[in-house]
Amino acid sequence: MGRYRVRVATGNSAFSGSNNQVQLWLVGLRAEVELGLRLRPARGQMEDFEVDVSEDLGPLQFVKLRKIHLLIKDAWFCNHITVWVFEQSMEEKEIVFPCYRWVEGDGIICLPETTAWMIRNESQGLFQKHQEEELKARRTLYGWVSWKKGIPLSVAAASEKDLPLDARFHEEKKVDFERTRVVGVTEIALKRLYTLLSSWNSLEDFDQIFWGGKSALAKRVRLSWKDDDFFGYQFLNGVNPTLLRKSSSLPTRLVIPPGTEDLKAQLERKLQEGCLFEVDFSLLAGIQANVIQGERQHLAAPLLMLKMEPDGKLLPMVIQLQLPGSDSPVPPLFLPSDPSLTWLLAKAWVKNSDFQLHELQAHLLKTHLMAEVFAVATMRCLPGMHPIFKLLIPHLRYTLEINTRARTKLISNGGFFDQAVNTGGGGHLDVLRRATTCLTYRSLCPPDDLADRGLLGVPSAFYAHDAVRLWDIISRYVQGIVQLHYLEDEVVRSDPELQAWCREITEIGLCKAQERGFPVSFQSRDELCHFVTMCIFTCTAQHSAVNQGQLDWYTWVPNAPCTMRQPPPTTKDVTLEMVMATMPNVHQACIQMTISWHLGRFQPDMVPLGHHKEQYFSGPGPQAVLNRFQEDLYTLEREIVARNESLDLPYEYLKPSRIENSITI
Ligand SMILES: CCCCCCCC[C@@H](/C=C/C=C\C/C=C\CCCC(=O)O)OO
Ligand SMILES: [Fe+2]
Repeated sequence: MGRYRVRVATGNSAFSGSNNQVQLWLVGLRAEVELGLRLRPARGQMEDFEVDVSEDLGPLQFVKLRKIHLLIKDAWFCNHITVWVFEQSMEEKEIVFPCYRWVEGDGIICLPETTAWMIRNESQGLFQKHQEEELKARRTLYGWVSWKKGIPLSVAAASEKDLPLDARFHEEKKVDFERTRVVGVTEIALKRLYTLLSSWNSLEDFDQIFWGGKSALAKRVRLSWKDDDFFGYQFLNGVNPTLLRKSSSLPTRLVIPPGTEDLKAQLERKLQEGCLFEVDFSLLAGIQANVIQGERQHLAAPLLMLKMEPDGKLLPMVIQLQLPGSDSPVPPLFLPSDPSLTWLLAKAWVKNSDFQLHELQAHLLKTHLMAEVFAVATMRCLPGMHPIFKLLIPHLRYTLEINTRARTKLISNGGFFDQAVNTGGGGHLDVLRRATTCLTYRSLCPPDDLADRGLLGVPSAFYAHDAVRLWDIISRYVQGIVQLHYLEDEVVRSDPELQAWCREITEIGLCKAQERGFPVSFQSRDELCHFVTMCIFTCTAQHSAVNQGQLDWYTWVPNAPCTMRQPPPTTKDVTLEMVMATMPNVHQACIQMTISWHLGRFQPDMVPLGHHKEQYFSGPGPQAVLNRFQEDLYTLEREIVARNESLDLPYEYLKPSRIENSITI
């Protein structure tokens, strides 16, 4: 018996309130009581009321709530319920029941109090029963589907409309996304009109559709894209810093034609000096090129060799556009000393190939689709009271919707890839399949990946430096939360939901990825922390590193052509007509610019890394861990700002304030 003060907190997004009435129960260890209230929750409001309860409820464990609709069903977004208990001779006690979900229909929803997972073993199985019922419902809502064979599984939803309400964009996000689509489509139409009667026979003609440049760096790209150091820089710190690796030997595919022995000597010297690097696009070899509006597009599978200069500049040394084969046993090598247009076209072929692997492998597969697997497995295996659910859920916001939209608008039949990209038309799916077969656990963990690629400690590798710093900061955050909940390794080993989550990701979502180093169980807190750190890094920092740069590096189309309309050159006499006949046409270029802007622009409702408002945990322990996380991020922010001040090209994509807390675009 005692007095209770109850606070009902409603979300702040549009339509979060409800005209329906809400009924509440308090459920204690010894009894439960219906509060006899009928409140209508209002958007952004916290509504308090007090009740005297005659029964002895015992320690509160759940709040139960139900929305009652007479005529119209009006979903309600409940943030949380907080209860203060005033009991005789005891000081006031605050108990929080997090929700952060839509309350639809008229079923009863059970909210466990925030520390429930810690006391679940002593509470007569009440929590166990709740967890089982919750997961049974979630497994119905969040199903797996194989969208295309050979790539990670996705959420079962034909379009975003089929997703559960809790996975949908909130109104503000939806309105902004749709508005941007309309702006983009309008811009393409206006540019088509504007260029109908104009020439398209010089590289400067791309200016006609480069309206104002969507960023300062995009304007710099337009001015400097032809420069070799600017070209090389992008493989270290551009929109795709994931392919560059330090050479340990001359690649076997690099057949040196007779008469170019001095080139071989230069390469070997750089190799010996430890400053030879390579980017190999062999993954594209043999991929079927797209046919766009009846016009066959073309693909290459380049190898690019670069040398790291003492001043940190990365300069291209040689480009081989095709793998040696029966029809071309010694493919021509293109050199910086070639005629300027020849060398420029060879570099353009490298950047077109980089566009394919960046968007399909680094961006779509290694961030978006990985995050989707984490999201579906989390919803299917971890109950809301589980500490790893609470840790991860803020980093999974909106990902299922943005990925579903990608499947219906970008990589679908007739989508962006089919309309304007030379791997479109089905080749893009083969690239995804090939990339999936070489998707290792190590490649998703920067300390391992960058070590394997020889990029640790390279002074001008700013992505590498910032990625390792962020990994360490996120790792400390994860360890802080894990150590509060798993007091020894045995607790990890004997957590059935956690072990099921791990297996669901590796064996189901990633289609038996244990062969690629992914775990099928966690034997220790360290193993758990490493994996969860990878999940959060992938959903935040890594996506930021490969998404934001689309706006800066892809809106000046010649710097990263989305398609190539003529075959790669096989001789050195390249004309401007050949270059313009190869580069994307006006329509394709307009589409690339618009999509790159749509996907790379700053999201107006973005939540910066570590600054989500939802409080799934409560108590001083988790809050102190989160506070330390935010302090570490702020320290890194200041470090990056200071470093960037001395750079001609600041590297901004891993500045914590620019990293979104989840993949939402
Ligand atoms: C610039 C090429 C992008 C290739 C795919 C990159 C990975 C996925 C991407 C997610 C996009 C999701 C939805 C975009 C949908 C439509 C865009 C606007 C066109 C339209 O709506 O018609 O990561 O950001
Ligand atoms: Fe993205």
